[in-house]
Amino acid sequence: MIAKKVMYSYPVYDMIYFTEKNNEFRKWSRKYRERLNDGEDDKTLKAQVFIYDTTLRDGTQGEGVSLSVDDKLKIAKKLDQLGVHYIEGGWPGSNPKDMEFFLRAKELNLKHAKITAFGSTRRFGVTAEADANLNMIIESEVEAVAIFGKSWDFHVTEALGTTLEENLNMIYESVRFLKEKGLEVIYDAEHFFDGYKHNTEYALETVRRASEAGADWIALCDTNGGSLPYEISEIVARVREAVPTPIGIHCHNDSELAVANSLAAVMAGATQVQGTMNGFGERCGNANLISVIPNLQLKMGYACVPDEQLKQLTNTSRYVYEIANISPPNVQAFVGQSAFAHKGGMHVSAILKSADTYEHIKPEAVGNTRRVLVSELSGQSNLLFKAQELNLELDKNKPEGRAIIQQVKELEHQGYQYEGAEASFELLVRKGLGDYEEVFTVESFKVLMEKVGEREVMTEATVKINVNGQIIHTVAEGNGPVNALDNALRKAIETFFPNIKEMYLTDYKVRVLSEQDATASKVRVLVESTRDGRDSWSTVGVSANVIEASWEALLDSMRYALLGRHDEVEDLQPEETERQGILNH
Ligand SMILES: CC(=O)SCCNC(=O)CCNC(=O)[C@H](O)C(C)(C)COP(=O)(O)OP(=O)(O)OC[C@H]1O[C@@H](n2cnc3c(N)ncnc32)[C@H](O)[C@@H]1OP(=O)(O)O
Ligand SMILES: CC(=O)C(=O)O
Repeated sequence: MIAKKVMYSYPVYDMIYFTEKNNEFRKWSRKYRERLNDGEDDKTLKAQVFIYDTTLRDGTQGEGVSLSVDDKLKIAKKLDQLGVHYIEGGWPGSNPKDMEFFLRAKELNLKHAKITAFGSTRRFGVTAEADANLNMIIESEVEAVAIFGKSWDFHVTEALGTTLEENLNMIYESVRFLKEKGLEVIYDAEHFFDGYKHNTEYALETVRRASEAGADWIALCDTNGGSLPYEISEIVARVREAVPTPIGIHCHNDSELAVANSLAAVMAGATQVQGTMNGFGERCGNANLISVIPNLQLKMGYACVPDEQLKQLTNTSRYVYEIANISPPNVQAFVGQSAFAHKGGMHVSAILKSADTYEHIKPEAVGNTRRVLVSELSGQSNLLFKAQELNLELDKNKPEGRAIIQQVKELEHQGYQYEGAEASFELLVRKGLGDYEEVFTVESFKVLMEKVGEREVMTEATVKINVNGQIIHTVAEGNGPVNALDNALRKAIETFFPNIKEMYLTDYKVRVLSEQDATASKVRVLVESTRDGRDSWSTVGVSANVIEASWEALLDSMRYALLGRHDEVEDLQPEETERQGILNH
C-alpha cells in the first residue's frame, strides 16, 4: 500500500525543452534550464510535455460516441491544427473502419501530429511474427504505434489466462517486433497503478522488459481510474528511477481525478500525457485534454501546444462535440459557455474593475469569451457591462439604470428569465433608456381550433396590428396555435419588410412555473430565432395561458429582428394590400 503523503516537489529530470527562439525541441538538463532562465540567454525555454490524443480510439469507447471514417478524418485535421503531437486513430485489428481511417489519413498531410495505431501485445502461444493484430498494425502503414500489455499479475492469470513469465515474453517480443519494423513504439502499461499496488516488483518488471525491448515511451495507465494524485506522483517517480525510457500517463476519470492525476504525473516527471477531447472515453471517460493542456501550459509553465494555437482550444472542443453530435455542457471548464459567465452583481462589479478578481485565466488565452448574465441577482454593474456590449450610453449614477434593474427583478419574480433571453433583455433596456421606437403595435389576436370527426385538427389565427397608423389584419393556418400565430404575424409584417421571411424559429421551450397549479399554472416560453442559421437571438414570454406566453415571446423576437428599422415603413398602396389578401380597415 502506498503511504498517504502528499509530495509536491519532485526533481525535474533531464527532459526535452521547447524554445520559441528557433521553434525547436532540445534535450537539456534541469541544471542547464535553470542557468538559462536565470541568465540572459533564452527566456522562452519551457519543458515540453507531449500531447497524445486518443479521442479517435479510447474516446470512441465512450457510451454514445460513434464516429464515421469521415468524422475521424475531420477531427484528426482539427487536432493537428491545435498542435497535439500524437493522434491515436484506432485499432487496425479491431474493424475495417479503423483500417480505412489509417489508409486515408495519409492523405491528410498533417503538419505537426503523428498518426498512431493501437493494439495489444501478441496473443499467448503465438509468435509476434504470426500475430494477426500486430501484422495489421504494420499493414496500417503508420510510423508510430501504441501497444498495451498487462502489468497486473491478477489480470495476467485471470483475464489472459497465462503465466507471469509468458506475459513478460509477450511484452518484450511484441515491442521488439515493432521496433524491428522501424516504428516508434509507445508501450501502454495497462492497469499499471493497480498492478504496482498489488505486486510492485512484477509491475516494474513488465515495464523494464518493454524498455529493454526498445520502447520509445512507457505510458503508465490508471485503467480503472481509481488512483489518487499522491499515489500517481509517488509511483511515477519510482518508475522514473527504474527505467531510463521517457514516461507517459494515461488516466481514466472514474474518481473524477483524471486531469488532476495527469498533472501529478507530470510533476513527477512524466513527459507525455494521453487523453481525449472533452474527456470522452470508456465508462466515465479519459483525462480531458481540453483541461490538461491549459493547466500545464498557463499555470505550470510547461510547453504543450504553441500559445497562438492554444487560442483554438474552445473552437476545437466545440467542433468535436458537433461532429460527435453531443451537446456541449455549458459548465465545462475553460471552454464552456459558462466558463467565464458572471452572474452575481458583486462579481460583475469587481470584474469591471479588474477581470482577474473572478477569473483564473484570461478567457482569450483559450479562445473563450467573457459574458455577463442579467437576472434578479444583478446590480448596476451587470447593466453597465451589457450597455457597453450593446453600445448604449448608460450613466451608473442616473435613475434610468436603477429603474431597469428594478424592473428586471420584478419581472423575474413574476417568472421571466432574462439570462436565457438576451434579446428580450435588450428590448427592455432600450425601452428603459428611451432608445426604442415601436415598428408595430398589436390591436388584437385570435386563435380558432376545430376538430370534426376523424379529420385533422384545423388551427387558424387572426392577427390585427397597427403599423404607422395602418391597420393590417391577417389570417393564417398552422399545424398548431403557435405556428398559426407565427404565420399570421409574419404575413402582416412581410407586407412592410419582405426579408422577414428569412427569419425562422430554431427552438421553442415551455417551462411550467408552479407545478402545484397543474393546468392553471403559469408557464414561461423561451423562443430562439435566427435569420441565417448562425446568428440567433432568444426571447421570453410568461403567462398562465401558454398561447399568450408564446405570443409574447414571438412578438419580442419579431421586434428584435426589426430593431432600428422604424424609418423604413412606407404607406401601403391599395393594390398591394389587395394582392396580398390583407384586410386593411
Ligand atoms: C484498456 C483498454 O481500453 S484496451 C482497448 C479496449 N478496446 C477494445 O476492446 C475495442 C476493440 N476491440 C475489438 O475489436 C475486439 O475485442 C478484438 C478484435 C481486439 C478482439 O476480439 P476477439 O478476438 O473476439 O476477443 P475478445 O474481445 O472476446 O477478447 C479479448 C482477447 O484478447 C486477449 N487480450 C487482452 N489483453 C491482451 C493483451 N494485452 N495482450 C494479448 N492478448 C490480450 C484476452 O485474453 C482475450 O483473449 P481470449 O479470447 O483468448 O480470452
Ligand atoms: C490502454 C488503455 O486504454 C488503458 O489502459 O486504459
